[in-house]
Formats: sequence, C-alpha cells, structure tokens
Amino acid sequence: SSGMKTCYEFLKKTSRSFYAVIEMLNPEIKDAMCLFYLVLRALDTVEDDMTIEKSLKIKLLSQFHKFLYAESWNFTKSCSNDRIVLENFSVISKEFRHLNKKYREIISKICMKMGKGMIKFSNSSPQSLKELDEYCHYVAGLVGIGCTSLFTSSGLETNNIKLTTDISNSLGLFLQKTNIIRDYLEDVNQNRYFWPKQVWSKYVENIEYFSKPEFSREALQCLNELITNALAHVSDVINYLSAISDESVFRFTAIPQVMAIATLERCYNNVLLFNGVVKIRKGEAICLMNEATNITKVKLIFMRYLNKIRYRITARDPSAIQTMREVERAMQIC
Ligand SMILES: CC(C)(C)CN1C(=O)[C@@H](CC(=O)N[C@@H](CC(=O)O)C(=O)O)O[C@H](c2cccc3ccccc23)c2cc(Cl)ccc21
Repeated sequence: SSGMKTCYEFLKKTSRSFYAVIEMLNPEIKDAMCLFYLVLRALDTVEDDMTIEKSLKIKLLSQFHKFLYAESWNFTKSCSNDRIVLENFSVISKEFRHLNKKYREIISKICMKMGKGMIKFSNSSPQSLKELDEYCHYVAGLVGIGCTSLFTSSGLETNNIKLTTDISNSLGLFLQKTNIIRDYLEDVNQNRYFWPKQVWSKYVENIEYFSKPEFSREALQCLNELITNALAHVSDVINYLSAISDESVFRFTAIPQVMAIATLERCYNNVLLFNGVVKIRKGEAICLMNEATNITKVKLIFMRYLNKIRYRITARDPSAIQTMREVERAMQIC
C-alpha cells in the first residue's frame, strides 16, 4: 500500500543500516517489523527529547500504546532529529491498525511496558549494574522479547521453546550496553549519564573527569569493567542464534549482534572513546553484514573479536581476571 511505502521511507530516513537489514526479512513479518521499529523509534524520540516538559512527557509515555489506535494522533512539538516519525505518526498507526491482530497485540503490549519503564527512569539514570540491567530491559530487552514473539507467532520459528524470554532479553541488553559504552562522550555532552554511578564512583569523583588526560588510567579501568559486564550476555546471544531456523530471521537478528561484538572489541581499553566516537569502519560493517549468514560463521566472528580482546587484557587492570573469565566462557560456547 502507499501508506506502507511511506513507512519504509521513514525507516530509510531514521536508520539506513536497519532499513537494509529489514529488507532481508521474510515478507510474512517484514511489515510488522518495520512498523514495530518505527513505533519504538517514536517512543524513544519522546523519551530522548529534553525539550518536552516533564509532566507532558510522562503523559505521552504512559498513553503511547493507546496512540496506536488514535486515528489522527501526531506529535508536532518535538525538535529531535527523528521527529518525522512523531509528526507523521498517524500514517504509521494507520498501517499498524491494518496488521494482523496477533502482531498488533505483541507490539502494543511491548509499547505499554516500555512506556512504563521509561517513566520509572525519567527522573534518574541507572545508579547500579542491577539498575542498568533493569533500564536496558525496558528500552531494549523488551524489544528482544517482542521480536521473538513476532518470529514465533508468524510461524517462521514454530513454537521454538529455546527462544526464552530471558535469552531474548539478553540480546537487547547486549546491544544497549554496547551503545551505552560506545556513546560515553555523546551522552555526557548532552548531560545524559547511563554509566552507573556505583561503577564510575570507584574510579573518580565526577564522571566528566574521564575525558581529562590525568584520569585516563581510571577511565580505562571503568570502561573495561563495563565491557566485562556486557560480555556476560554473549553466551545467551550465541544460544539464541543457534536456535533460529529461518535464514532471513537469522541474518536480521545476527547482524546487529556481530556489529556489537566488533564495537565492544574496538572500545576495549581504548582511550579514544573519551574524546571522540569509536565506531567500526563502514567497510568492516559491510563485511560483517555479508559474513553473518549462518551460526558457524557467526561463532567464528565472535571468536575472532573475543580473541582480540583476550590478547589486550593487561594484568594490572582490576577487571583482568573477570574479563578473562567472561571471554573464556564466551569462547567455549562458540
Ligand atoms: C534499543 C535497541 C538496541 C533494541 C535498538 N535496536 C537496534 O539497535 C537494532 C539495530 C539498529 O537499529 N542499529 C542502529 C545502529 C546504532 O544504533 O548504532 C542503526 O541505526 O542501524 O537492532 C535491534 C534488533 C534487531 C534484530 C533482532 C533483535 C533482537 C533482540 C533485540 C534487538 C534486535 C532492534 C530491533 C527493533 Cl524492532 C528496534 C530497535 C532495535
């Protein structure tokens, strides 16, 4: 339909790489996944927009799942780069209402839970590793749980009992923790602090000190501790991908995960993260997209990056032993 074509245009504008990945998906769930992504992007845009007054933001987050059924609802007061999905939300929600009921129920339930979770963290960022897991569950783990429900309810992954809620949650946490680690400088510059205070306060009095050269040792120690925490999800990621049977679902799911392990490897013990953005090069990303076609190749990709991390672990790093343990545990699964 022309409405769906417009939605794919929105997807292309909000995330070129994700647009390319979703193109590979089986037609049975391609539209549902495109709309799921756009609806989540709209919700994330509300959460991220610091110009929206607090009480209005809370109302929007709690009502969001109902806007899916509000014929003409749009939000024109956002100044975010991704405001296009809010200003044209009525086009997205119209296509959403044409989706099969089983997909609509999955997407609206995830939006309701995610909106509630975002409200819970609207006044304070995660203070501990436990709260970090809780926050990442709301903004990313639920996405994994939703994706798994879409895969299984579509029949592409017939009642795959191995795709449990817990390991679906882990896929989201692995991606989100990698983003939080990678985006240290961008977030701190926008006064957003996702690195838990319980962790960074072991190394410095103020998280902004990590960008000062005299604190680069402490910065690296904190960074390596957070990367070690993220690596604990790798075994769930590999177990999840090992249980996928549909080839297009496999690639769609594996590509962001291999991007994440490559990003974590580049971030490990890398002081450049505190004064610039550490991103994997375009060429490497394209290679990874083409390589992540089956579980054997994905295990090899993970082994390659885990080995690169292992060789960079230094004995004087306080997390060295824990990092080595997580790397070895992950390599055993691969
Ligand atoms: C918060 C997040 C990590 C879940 C965001 N998220 C993802 O990161 C995208 C990838 C993406 O958007 N990457 C960015 C690059 C970047 O942010 O640097 C891009 O612009 O391409 O992937 C995830 C995603 C894709 C496929 C399967 C998944 C299973 C469990 C959890 C998430 C899954 C995603 C699937 C959906 Cl439906 C919605 C959002 C996401």
